[in-house]
Amino acid sequence: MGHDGGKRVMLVAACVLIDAQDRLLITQRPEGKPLAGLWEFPGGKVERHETPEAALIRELKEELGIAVSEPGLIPLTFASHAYPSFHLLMPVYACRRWQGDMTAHEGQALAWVGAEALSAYAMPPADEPLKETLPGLLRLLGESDAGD
Ligand SMILES: Nc1nc2c([nH]c(=O)n2[C@H]2C[C@H](O)[C@@H](COP(=O)(O)OP(=O)(O)OP(=O)(O)O)O2)c(=O)[nH]1
Repeated sequence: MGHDGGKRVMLVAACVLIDAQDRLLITQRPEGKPLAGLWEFPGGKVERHETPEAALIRELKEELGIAVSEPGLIPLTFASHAYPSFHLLMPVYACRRWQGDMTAHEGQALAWVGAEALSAYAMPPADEPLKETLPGLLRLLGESDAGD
């Protein structure tokens, strides 16, 4: 508990990996973890003295065996959600470039889905607002990419 009686803020970095067909990667949380079976964006907890970008680079390597570079991580949006025992603050990055073959290192299921199709997947409560906002945000990102 903080001095104001509020919840601990947990910082988690997540990434929307986007393929050449503009599909997004979601991964299914393995059995045994909290929120098991729900589909989420790859990422994980930011450790003490770690930047969100470094945490994401580390997690993407551990979970999926891919290498992403810091300049390839584009800040996109964030989630902020009160779970019963902590408050989740989750910066969400977009990334179109990575190296290495994508492999589910933790036995998690992977799915590539269009942004509009996210609503068909059961995701953690913190991700619910993203189902609404990501299609438009990714369209804007695509338009700005086309201009450079
Ligand atoms: N990666 C990720 N985590 C999410 C999303 N939505 C959401 O509520 N979360 C929550 C679930 C967990 O409480 C937390 C991430 O913690 P985690 O347990 O997956 O992270 P980790 O790999 O660092 O954990 P650990 O098993 O090493 O302790 O954030 C999401 O879209 N992606």
